[in-house]
Amino acid sequence: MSPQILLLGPNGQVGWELQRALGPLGDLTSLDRHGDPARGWCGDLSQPEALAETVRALRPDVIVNAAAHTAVDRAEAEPDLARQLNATAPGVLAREAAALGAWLVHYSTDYVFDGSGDQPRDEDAPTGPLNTYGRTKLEGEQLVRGSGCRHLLLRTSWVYAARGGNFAKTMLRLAAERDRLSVVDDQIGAPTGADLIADVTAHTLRAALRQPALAGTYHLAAAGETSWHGYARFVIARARAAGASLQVDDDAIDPVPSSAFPTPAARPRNSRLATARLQAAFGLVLPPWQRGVERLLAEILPPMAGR
Ligand SMILES: NC(=O)C1=CN([C@@H]2O[C@H](COP(=O)(O)OP(=O)(O)OC[C@H]3O[C@@H](n4cnc5c(N)ncnc54)[C@H](OP(=O)(O)O)[C@@H]3O)[C@@H](O)[C@H]2O)C=CC1
Ligand SMILES: Cc1cn([C@H]2C[C@H](O)[C@@H](COP(=O)(O)OP(=O)(O)O[C@H]3O[C@@H](C)C(=O)[C@@H](O)[C@H]3O)O2)c(=O)[nH]c1=O
Repeated sequence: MSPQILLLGPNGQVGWELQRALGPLGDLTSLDRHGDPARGWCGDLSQPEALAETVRALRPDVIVNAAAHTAVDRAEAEPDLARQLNATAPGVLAREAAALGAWLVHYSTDYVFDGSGDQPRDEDAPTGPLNTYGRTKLEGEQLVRGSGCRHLLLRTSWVYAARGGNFAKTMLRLAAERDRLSVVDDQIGAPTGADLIADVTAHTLRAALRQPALAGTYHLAAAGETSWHGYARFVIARARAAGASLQVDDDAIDPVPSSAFPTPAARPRNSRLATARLQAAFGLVLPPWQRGVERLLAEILPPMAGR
């Protein structure tokens, strides 16, 4: 029998791609924050007990949680909401999954680490979040693991997608409005496409449903590394080459240290995630980050005349 899958956060970057990728795996019910009032179903992570009742009513075999508080700077000003969405709600979903014997697929972040060093971190490396978002995401991880539910906890980084807000789209917007940009060059990580995350989620979930010993925490990021500055340069150079009308060219993006770009939330310098465990356990090859970003640009830039 095909599994019943409940997807939360279906309109976010990752959630949108999951609607596509999870389709062939089972019978998919997607609930956004408005839920389905006619059926009395709640999809709002700020109402964890109503969410729990919905899970008990639907009795899914798999819960996939793509909803979260992802506004990193805003989380500093609204820590209670961030904690409710990133920790309390995943904890409740995990508790309900454990009671049903269901799987929980949940996402976490490179921001659970303190950013020290210059080597990729594996799944067992010590955590040490620098900001509220990272602290609440880490608490969510701990609640998921502590619940005893069968889970796939996928830590990823620097997510972008054609749909939704992200750094690449911000750079394109700013490059059209200004003639110079300053971008930090001392935070290093790997931009990772929501489409890749969704496809890998479907693959790992399918394997884990057949082989429950695969449950656990995995790092899922595109291969290679860059700084936010390198990422911005790449996006703007490729966009210009594709005919986008931008004021800034890639030489007008000044590399600056984090100290020259103060933000309410501190960010880790080293966001590199070691992905060997995921690749080995599931027989996957994670492509270089540039490939997905090129695809994003092909999708979002207006076609050039004659192309
Ligand atoms: N974005 C990134 O760079 C990274 C993200 N991650 C993690 O990956 C996962 C997916 O992130 P991503 O797709 O980028 O996130 P998005 O910000 O694109 O989407 C988050 C989703 O959460 C939903 N949401 C917000 N508040 C609530 C609420 N109260 N109830 C229900 N839904 C709510 C939003 O709904 P609405 O559309 O209605 O606003 C949105 O659909 C998250 O766990 C995130 O922490 C990990 C590393 C990097
Ligand atoms: C807009 C802008 C940002 N920056 C810097 C600020 C920051 O250090 C870095 C990234 O900025 P953003 O605020 O766009 O990205 P940020 O919200 O920090 O992205 C993070 O989101 C959460 C959800 C995650 O889990 C992380 O993996 C990561 O993707 O770039 C510049 O240097 N110049 C600029 O013009």
